[in-house]
Amino acid sequence: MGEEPPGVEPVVDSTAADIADMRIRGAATIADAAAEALATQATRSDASSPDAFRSGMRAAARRLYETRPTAVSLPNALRYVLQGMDGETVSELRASTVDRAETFQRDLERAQAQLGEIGANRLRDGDVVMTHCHSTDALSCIEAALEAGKHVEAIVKETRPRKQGHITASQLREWGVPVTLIVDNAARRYLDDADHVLVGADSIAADGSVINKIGTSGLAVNARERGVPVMVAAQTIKLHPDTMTGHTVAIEMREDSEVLAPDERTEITGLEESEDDGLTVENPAFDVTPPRHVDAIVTERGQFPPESIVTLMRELFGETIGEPWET
Ligand SMILES: O=C(COP(=O)(O)O)[C@H](O)[C@H](O)COP(=O)(O)O
Repeated sequence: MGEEPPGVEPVVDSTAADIADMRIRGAATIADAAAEALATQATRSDASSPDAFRSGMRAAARRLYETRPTAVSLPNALRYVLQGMDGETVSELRASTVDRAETFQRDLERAQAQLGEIGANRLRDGDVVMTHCHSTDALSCIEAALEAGKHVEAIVKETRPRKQGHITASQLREWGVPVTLIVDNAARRYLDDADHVLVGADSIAADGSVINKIGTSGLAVNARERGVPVMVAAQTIKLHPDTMTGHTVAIEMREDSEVLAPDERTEITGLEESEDDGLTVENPAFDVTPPRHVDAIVTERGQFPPESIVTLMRELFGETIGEPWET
């Protein structure tokens, strides 16, 4: 754990470290944890003036913001909470911030349940769903289908290098869903047995591109070729406002040790880790699936063809200007 900036509570620093190291992971869960950390910052702040309180909140938001770059749910959460910070005194500011963070967390949970109901309508009794990574939004669709009495089976991609498919498989087994776990490279073969590809999203761009766990785009291309519809479950907190003005979404590059352990590296190169061994490992955590390979984006506001998602983005975000933690 690093040294927290002045005015930032240790719990913010530990949440930030947990997000960066993926002990807290997945776009919705990250947003929820960030809002919780801001609420704790507000509660525990010993600021003696409104200005000091505000500056502590901004520093806390910055610390959380700088952890992982791809899931827009994180800046969307931070912006939402900071914009609700209101009052003339420290205690008023504290109360409004905590209240706003709680509202955010409640809305997040409600949105996920609502999109689950909508996504479940796309699933018929007896359908087989292929999943990639672990997405709580995607799982919410399956949960709602099960609650509606439908029988659903799943083909779960392992999702190298971090194997988040295991988390998906574990959740589905807890719900009694029959699961076939496959390695990522087997996806095309098993698409013939699938009725849907169902994934989540870390960000959705204004042109309807879906940014999600690395491997999503290849899966979507194969699914299109096999005629299997691709459904993306994503609450509106995943819509990326900056993409309306031409910005692109940063793709996180993670440590090469997630792909290749030091002893495996030595085995390949015959050299010690510290030596320049001429071996480069690339580990992008996410990729971009173009809208033409996506059939539907399911949000709590209904399902959208990817090309029309920009209408919803304009409605929700209007003109966005700067970030509250940058002022
Ligand atoms: O790509 C991932 C997680 O990546 P990582 O494991 O690197 O965080 C998930 O599909 C999205 O975040 C959506 O998840 P959710 O629907 O839970 O928001």
